[in-house]
Amino acid sequence: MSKAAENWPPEDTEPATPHPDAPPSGTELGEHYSQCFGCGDDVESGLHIRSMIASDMTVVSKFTVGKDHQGAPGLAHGGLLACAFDEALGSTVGNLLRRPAVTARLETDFVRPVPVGSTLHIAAKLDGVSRRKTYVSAEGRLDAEDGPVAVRARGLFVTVGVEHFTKHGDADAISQFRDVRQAAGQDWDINP
Ligand SMILES: CCCCCCCC(=O)SCCNC(=O)CCNC(=O)[C@H](O)C(C)(C)COP(=O)(O)OP(=O)(O)OC[C@H]1O[C@@H](n2cnc3c(N)ncnc32)[C@H](O)[C@@H]1OP(=O)(O)O
Repeated sequence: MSKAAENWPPEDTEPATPHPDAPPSGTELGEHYSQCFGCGDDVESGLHIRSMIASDMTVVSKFTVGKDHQGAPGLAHGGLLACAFDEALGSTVGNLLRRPAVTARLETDFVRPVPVGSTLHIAAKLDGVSRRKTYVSAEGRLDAEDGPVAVRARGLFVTVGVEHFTKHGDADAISQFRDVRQAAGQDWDINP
């Protein structure tokens, strides 16, 4: 455990309570939005992260580092790894609590280099809730669920109303997103 992990969550929290309609363990989550840099299939150089519900408090994600994700030759860019963890943590909050939330704070510890071609196995868990704030943390292991830890991250996600996205984002794209999701019988307002 890193020193940075000592005061986490940084305030008194209540245990997170998974939403009654949260997907059950073993559910593959797929993309949440086709244009999402983290998980969208339509973003050629995106991260194409895939996540699965592991328990009512944890989500596991896989990210394979490609040539478009490099910093130094043959190694993943650190900021891009932070992006992967933002996605994995956000997916954990959104899918288990089923309410819209955005990243307010994201911390990353880079423990060992992550080569191109390797797969990070990211295990994320809900750590606690305080009013609109949800604390969540994750470890990413190299090439296997029990591989060496390469990256640790923790984040604060703040619950927002869906107007956060309609007001600040692309309202037309959100309408289209809503229509596609509703046609498929899926919620659209968890995390557009
Ligand atoms: C399935 C989907 C996966 C998606 C994964 C990707 C997720 C993302 O990347 S989201 C995009 C990146 N994030 C953003 O764009 C968010 C931009 N920021 C904002 O919109 C606002 O600052 C927002 C909504 C976070 C907070 O604003 P606001 O709603 O006015 O709430 P505010 O009162 O300031 O803060 C709420 C609480 O959070 C705390 N807080 C807010 N920001 C921070 C911060 N950076 N550090 C610590 N605490 C913070 C506040 O102190 C406050 O605490 P308390 O309740 O104890 O008073």
